[in-house]
Amino acid sequence: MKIAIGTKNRAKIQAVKNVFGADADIIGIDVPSGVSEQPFSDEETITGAINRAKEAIVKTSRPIGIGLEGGVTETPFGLMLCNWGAIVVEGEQKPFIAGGARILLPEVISERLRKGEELGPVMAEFCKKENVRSHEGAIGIFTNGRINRDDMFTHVVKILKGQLEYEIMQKKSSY
Ligand SMILES: O=P(O)(O)OP(=O)(O)OP(=O)(O)OC[C@H]1O[C@@H](n2cnc3c(O)ncnc32)[C@H](O)[C@@H]1O
Ligand SMILES: [Mg+2]
Repeated sequence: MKIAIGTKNRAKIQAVKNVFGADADIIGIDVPSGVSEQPFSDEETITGAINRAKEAIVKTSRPIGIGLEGGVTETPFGLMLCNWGAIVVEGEQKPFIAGGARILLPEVISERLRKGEELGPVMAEFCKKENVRSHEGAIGIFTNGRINRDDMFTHVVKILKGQLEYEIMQKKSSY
């Protein structure tokens, strides 16, 4: 199975390897998400994930594309971290999508994002550590390392793979 992921981010690539690693040849390629650098709603984040998956197929000519996108979304409780994934199979219209675990961000972080800053650099400064986004991520920092960014995306990719398998089984049983 030849898979292309629309990113070079280590945590995202690791998540796909954790789920598809045994039976797939996986490459990561930088593609435009077609949405803001910092998506600010579920809808925008999902669109980014789908765009990345489609673009990964176009750029590599591989039959399966995966897009993983991080964003935030405003709720009555405060600003929440949200993460979405999409898997696209070449020639099929409808992507499968799956959402990741969500937590509220601390107000000090949320205020800066509402003013237009991006979570990646804000987290790096907050933690005095470079590239948090490619390692534990905000989710890892604020859950004391119990769920890191690759764990969270691994769960998302499992849900994507499971839906794809389910569809394949349904198609087989309808012959
Ligand atoms: O190279 P790409 O695939 O773009 O990976 P990225 O780390 O930039 O991730 P996203 O574009 O999906 O995320 C949108 C923004 O939110 C940041 N971000 C999202 N989740 C994060 C997390 O858990 N920790 C730190 N930054 C995060 C990220 O750095 C971007 O600024
Ligand atoms: Mg990005």
